[in-house]
Amino acid sequence: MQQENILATFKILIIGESGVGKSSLMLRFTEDDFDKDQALTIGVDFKTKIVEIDNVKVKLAIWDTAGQERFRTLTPSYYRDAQGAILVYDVTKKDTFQKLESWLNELEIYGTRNNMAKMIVGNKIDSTDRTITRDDGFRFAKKHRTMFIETSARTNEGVRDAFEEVVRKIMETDGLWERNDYGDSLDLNRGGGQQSGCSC
Ligand SMILES: Nc1nc2c(ncn2[C@@H]2O[C@H](COP(=O)(O)OP(=O)(O)OP(=O)(O)O)[C@@H](O)[C@H]2O)c(=O)[nH]1
Repeated sequence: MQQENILATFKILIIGESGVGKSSLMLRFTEDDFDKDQALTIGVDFKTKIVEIDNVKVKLAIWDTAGQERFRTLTPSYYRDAQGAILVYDVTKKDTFQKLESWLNELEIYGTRNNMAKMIVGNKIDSTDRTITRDDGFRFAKKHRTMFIETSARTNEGVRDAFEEVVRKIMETDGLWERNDYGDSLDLNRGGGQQSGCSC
């Protein structure tokens, strides 16, 4: 997709316990690929992708952070200026679901933007040994006023929706994002384009 007419760049973090599938979700979304032997992330990995939603192009800077504590020394800089966060748990591992609360706390502590768009993602729904029901996930998200979806990075189920819903939420939140300079030339009235961005 061409780089021109990109309305804005959104920084989106993927966080959650080690092994829940953060890198796999990023790989599936950005390259439509899956690696059953995906290596663990050391520090942070970073990819960009241009997406077109409701006739508006935005560039996503997706930050995949390490789940393992020992690789998390640069945490504050990962969170700086992020507009969206995808909080992942593994539907087959109860402890990864129970840890969501502390990941939400990290966002509160280190996030620098008000009203960050947050999506709770229950990953690995292709697995047969699920222990967290869809309803468990849904209720947790409702309690914490975040969006919710279940995914499989392996089969691709829900992956695109997870990212696109975060992008939509960022777009409709006033003051959360800034237009690229050249975004001004866009005709935002076409096909329900977003008009509420901050031009500061
Ligand atoms: N069955 C199944 N396995 C998955 C899925 N997503 C990821 N995996 C596997 O789970 C393992 C861990 O995946 P990663 O993507 O490395 O997990 P991570 O959250 O990035 O882990 P850290 O880098 O340590 O934080 C790998 O073996 C993946 O192939 C999925 O949707 N279904």
